[in-house]
Amino acid sequence: MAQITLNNLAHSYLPDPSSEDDWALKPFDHIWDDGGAYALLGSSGCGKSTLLNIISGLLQPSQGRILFDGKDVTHAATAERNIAQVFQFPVVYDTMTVRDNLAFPLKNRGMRADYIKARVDQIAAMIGMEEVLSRKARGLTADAKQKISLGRGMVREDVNAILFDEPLTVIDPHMKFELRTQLKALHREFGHTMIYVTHDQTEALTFADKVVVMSEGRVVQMGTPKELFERPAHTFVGYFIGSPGMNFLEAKVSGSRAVIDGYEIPLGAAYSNGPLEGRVQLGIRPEFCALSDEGDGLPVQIERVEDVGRHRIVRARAAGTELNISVPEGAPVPADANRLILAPEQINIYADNWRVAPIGEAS
Ligand SMILES: Nc1ncnc2c1ncn2[C@@H]1O[C@H](COP(=O)(O)OP(=O)(O)OP(=O)(O)O)[C@@H](O)[C@H]1O
Repeated sequence: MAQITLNNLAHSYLPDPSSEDDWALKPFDHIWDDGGAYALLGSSGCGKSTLLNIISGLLQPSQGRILFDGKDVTHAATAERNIAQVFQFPVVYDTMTVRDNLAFPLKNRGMRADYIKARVDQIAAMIGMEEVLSRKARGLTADAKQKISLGRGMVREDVNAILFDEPLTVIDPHMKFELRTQLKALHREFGHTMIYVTHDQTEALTFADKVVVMSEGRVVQMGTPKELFERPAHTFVGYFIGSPGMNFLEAKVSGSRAVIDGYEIPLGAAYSNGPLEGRVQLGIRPEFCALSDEGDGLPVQIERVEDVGRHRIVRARAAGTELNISVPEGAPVPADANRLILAPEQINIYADNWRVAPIGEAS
């Protein structure tokens, strides 16, 4: 296992990049700690696979360096990097048995037969395939084949890191949860550095200790699931994490008060001595908005109420903006609610899309 350091790394698929948009991956620095479980999360085209391919050595970056435990591997071939990779679609040898598929990376490295047997048995138990070890891979379902790919990715103990590129795409929805849980358990047991690429927030938030959120070729935040939920560093993280995502309202902010459409909103912290500059928005998650039929909150019109199982989502409009309010199971939605109450401690403030830290916040 290794610590992976990305140093001023950037990539463009164009020979002569000129504008910012020409870069699939904009310059950034980053450290993946040895033994960490990371997810790389972002929508399609944000640069996740580009970054993963640079780490694995399938792609040479246009600029910057990549270090494994301090050693520069920027120009090292994939094989020299000692990395295991699991792709979106199963890569298995149909004519081999499940056991031989799982054993393949170990045999390749000349491991002893008794070690191989014990290790394959251990991995097979983790992925629930002990019963089919002597079957040929041909004829197995796509699910089962992908489980073999996952198992093979994890069979070697001596890899620097394991990279997963949307590994659950072909897995049946009901199996996804189980496999995610198994991956997490495998991480806890073996302690490999794992990087898991996905566009699915549930996968990212359940698998990873730290999630790296990317948008348009840029890393916009790296944090624990809790940090991403409570303090999104960028409006994109606010929208992207959560279901539905964070609400944003145009505001003027000065000190510890915001003004939206002429209405004063108390904030849980002070932001500046004078008014904040740029495009200022107040961000609040649907879970921290409440409706009232009295008082002096922001005027709101309810447009519809949707039942989403354990709670309801009220779709509403305030200050000319559509927003969502989450109402917990059993709580009433007042029939003539016309005020929106925002929990002051849960408000985040953004200037030109980036979160503004309140005065005195520990970084
Ligand atoms: N081989 C290539 N040649 C030119 N442009 C590419 C190439 N591969 C990716 N790109 C572009 O680079 C950008 C980042 O793509 P990348 O595949 O890294 O994103 P992604 O987040 O992995 O997306 P997805 O989830 O759809 O795989 C996109 O604009 C894409 O069109």
